[in-house]
Amino acid sequence: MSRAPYDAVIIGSGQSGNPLAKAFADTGRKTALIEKADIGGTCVNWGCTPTKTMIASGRAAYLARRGANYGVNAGKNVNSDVLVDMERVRERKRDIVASFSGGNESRLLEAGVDVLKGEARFTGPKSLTVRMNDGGDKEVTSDLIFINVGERPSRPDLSGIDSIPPERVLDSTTIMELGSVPEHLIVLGGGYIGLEFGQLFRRFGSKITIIQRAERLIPREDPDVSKCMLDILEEDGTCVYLSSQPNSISRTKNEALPVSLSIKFTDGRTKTIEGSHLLLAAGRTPNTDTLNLTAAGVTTSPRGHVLVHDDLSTHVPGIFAIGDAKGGPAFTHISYDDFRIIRSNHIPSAMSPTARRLSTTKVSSSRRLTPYVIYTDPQVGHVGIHASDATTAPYQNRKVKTASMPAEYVARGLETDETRGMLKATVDADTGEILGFTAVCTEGGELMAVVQTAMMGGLKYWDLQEAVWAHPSWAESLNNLWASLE
Ligand SMILES: Cc1cc2nc3c(=O)[nH]c(=O)nc-3n(C[C@H](O)[C@H](O)[C@H](O)COP(=O)(O)OP(=O)(O)OC[C@H]3O[C@@H](n4cnc5c(N)ncnc54)[C@H](O)[C@@H]3O)c2cc1C
Ligand SMILES: NC(=O)c1ccc[n+]([C@@H]2O[C@H](COP(=O)([O-])OP(=O)(O)OC[C@H]3O[C@@H](n4cnc5c(N)ncnc54)[C@H](O)[C@@H]3O)[C@@H](O)[C@H]2O)c1
Repeated sequence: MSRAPYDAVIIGSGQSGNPLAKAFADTGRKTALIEKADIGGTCVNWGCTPTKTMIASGRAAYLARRGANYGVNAGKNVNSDVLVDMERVRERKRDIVASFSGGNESRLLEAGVDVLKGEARFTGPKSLTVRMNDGGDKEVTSDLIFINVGERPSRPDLSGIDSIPPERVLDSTTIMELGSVPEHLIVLGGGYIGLEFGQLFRRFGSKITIIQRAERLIPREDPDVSKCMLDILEEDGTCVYLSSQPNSISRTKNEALPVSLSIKFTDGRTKTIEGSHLLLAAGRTPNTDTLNLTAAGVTTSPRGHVLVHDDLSTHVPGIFAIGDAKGGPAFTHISYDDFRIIRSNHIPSAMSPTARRLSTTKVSSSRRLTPYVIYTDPQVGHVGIHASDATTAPYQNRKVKTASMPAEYVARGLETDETRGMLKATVDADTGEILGFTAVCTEGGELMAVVQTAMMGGLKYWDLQEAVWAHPSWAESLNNLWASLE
């Protein structure tokens, strides 16, 4: 067993681990990054990059089918459905992933990071053993260790699941490797992953049934936003069962539709659905269970997220957790912002002069505004609070009001025949402060970012109401949205 003392060790090549390793190495620290699978982690290999690449193919199929709405007919295929070449869709996805992942690895190596390909486990608060992928163990020690191990798809304990051919039980990673379009995809979970893949494969031509345990889809959103997305999915032919969850699963004798899923509703009703494939999209599990955290004295929540302070330190000196492994909003941009926090507090010399000017001496996660986008079509872009948060502290004594309007009121939506969706804002009616904003519309993420920028700059809602926006743009709707303040 070889030994190597490092100034900093990062476990996991996630969205904070990569830039952090590079920043330590760039400032002359001896740095190791340990990764058991692919460099770039979830976002690049099995998350944002491949899904958004495939979602672009889904939108092409959607628009091809709708050509006639715009007066554009596709020659002989006018009355026939579009043909989706899943092998070509997959190849396009693989090419983009390979280019992004390769770029990440070369940047680390150029910076002088020791990239150790293997699985890490703690042996003490300052030591790890790495089971190397090419054989053998390596012991690694450091006074600074960063846990950036992310999460993996949860596998619900479902009676009978082992009777189903394994290639018919999919998760968010394996579904992107399909070489043909499933006949009937049953989606377990009506959150981000369930909706993005459910709509995508509907557009590719699958029959889709979504089983959602909660009484609403995307239940972190306001009820009217959940309902808006439900209506859109149902209009496109997706079958959604709310307040329902699996009872058991068994294999049918039908080779094409081997999955028989029995579900029960909260009111006691039951139903059996037969499908070709099952997609498990019911949440993600932190990859902390194999780290032997007890050897280091690091504690976790009951779900397995590492407990951290606002500066991302654990209560063990020198050990930090960053990205999804620490719980909280699980997004790439939040993980990347965790890198900024660590950089400001531990390697200020790696910051540009501008970044240094903007950062306070002790940066923490408590002051961050969290934007996100669900990449359905229309997208759901959101920032700040939800209207339903306004009844609780610290908002309950403020004069909080909401404004909303359907996307079909927006000229840009009408002109492009993309009228499905809604816009919604939550404001303090006395001070004009914008507290939260949701855009369900084509490029809802970009429109949300316009309002996010206004919030960052402290603009009031009336500044947006009176602003000159280019016509015809989605942003122009920010002139009219406030008319409905209630
Ligand atoms: C299908 C899907 C789509 C998504 N789309 C979006 C999106 O559009 N926008 C968005 O913001 N977020 C999206 N996310 C979430 C986003 O991908 C994650 O929030 C982000 O990647 C988290 O990064 P991280 O830094 O926590 O670690 P990760 O990127 O998860 O990386 C952790 C790494 O640690 C490695 N690892 C784990 N254990 C060990 C060990 N013991 N030893 C060595 N290595 C180990 C893993 O192999 C992995 O590579 C999506 C996620 C999924 C699954
Ligand atoms: N566009 C994006 O930014 C994006 C895209 C994909 C994933 N992500 C991240 O990944 C995380 C995980 O996504 P996810 O969709 O797996 O989780 P999620 O928590 O968003 O949704 C899971 C859903 O499954 C339902 N559910 C749980 N157990 C169930 C059961 N037994 N039967 C039926 N329904 C059940 C829950 O009610 C929940 O609404 C997200 O929270 C998000 O942070 C982000």
